[in-house]
Amino acid sequence: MLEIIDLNKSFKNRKVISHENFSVNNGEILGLIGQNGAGKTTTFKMILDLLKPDSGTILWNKKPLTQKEHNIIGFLPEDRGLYPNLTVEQQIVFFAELRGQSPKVTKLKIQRWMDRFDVKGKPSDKVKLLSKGNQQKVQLISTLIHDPKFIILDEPFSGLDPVNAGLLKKGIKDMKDAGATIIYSSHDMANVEQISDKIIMLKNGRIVLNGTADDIKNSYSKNKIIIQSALTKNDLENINGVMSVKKVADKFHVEIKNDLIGNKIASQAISKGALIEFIKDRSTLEEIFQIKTTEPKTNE
Ligand SMILES: Nc1ncnc2c1ncn2[C@@H]1O[C@H](COP(=O)(O)OP(=O)(O)OP(=O)(O)O)[C@@H](O)[C@H]1O
Repeated sequence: MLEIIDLNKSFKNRKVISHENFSVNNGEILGLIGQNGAGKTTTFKMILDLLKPDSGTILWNKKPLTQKEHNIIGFLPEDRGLYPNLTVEQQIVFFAELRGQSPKVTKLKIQRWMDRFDVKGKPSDKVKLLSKGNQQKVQLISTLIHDPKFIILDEPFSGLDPVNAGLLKKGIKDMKDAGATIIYSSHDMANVEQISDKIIMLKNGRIVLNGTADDIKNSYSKNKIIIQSALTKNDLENINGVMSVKKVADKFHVEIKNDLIGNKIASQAISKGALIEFIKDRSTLEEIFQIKTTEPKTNE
């Protein structure tokens, strides 16, 4: 389990991480979102001990993560750094060895991993001959081939086409199923929503959203329901708290004052004998991200 407790970081008196608190359970996937400059990479670097926090605590299974334990980590940096003149095999062997896996073991695994991510190329090809997306997949393999228990991926989807993004999503889920704890950042809300157990949004170094996609979307419901029931337009309009009713096909789109009115409508429909469909029209994660991004800045 990863625990981030009251982390703070400034660069030259400019605060870039403020009172950051979150945790990720073993076997969970956490998606970190936030605009450019929100503090995602800085958070990763502090977890990896590449940057020292000004204050706060980072615990892995209740203990500080020391350099000695860094072999359990697989880290894909945002700035991809491959050696263009090495072959795919030399590259992967090199990175795996840095994490304590012997070349012999790595070599036995390479082809399987290349097939898994559908890398177009051979282990003997020089990295510079591969396309950008395939180079990215080689870097990903270099990050994962030692079977890390704790995986940090900084924008792993950037530069991947939808088919390869799908392979990566499957890869991430497989690693979770094998028990790994995974944190990654992304600007692609659809990907984030599909694979994250928890989502955190950073804004100017502060956490402004924290929860499952469902929790977050429920807390931003649009005060609108779509209902198909025994209630007539007139019935709905007469319920206190209903702002407007519009008929669309055989359903009503009802604007309500707040969530509680939705419950009231549902129970009236049930007492009238038929509630065929009841949908809360929720904001998408993308919409919530936009709302949060444009909200005025809060002070310390
Ligand atoms: N070494 C540094 N020195 C000074 N400022 C820095 C340094 N590293 C990061 N920053 C600043 O800290 C803030 C957070 O940057 P960070 O790279 O963590 O953002 P991010 O959320 O990862 O952004 P992106 O989505 O663009 O990768 C930014 O304002 C950035 O300019």
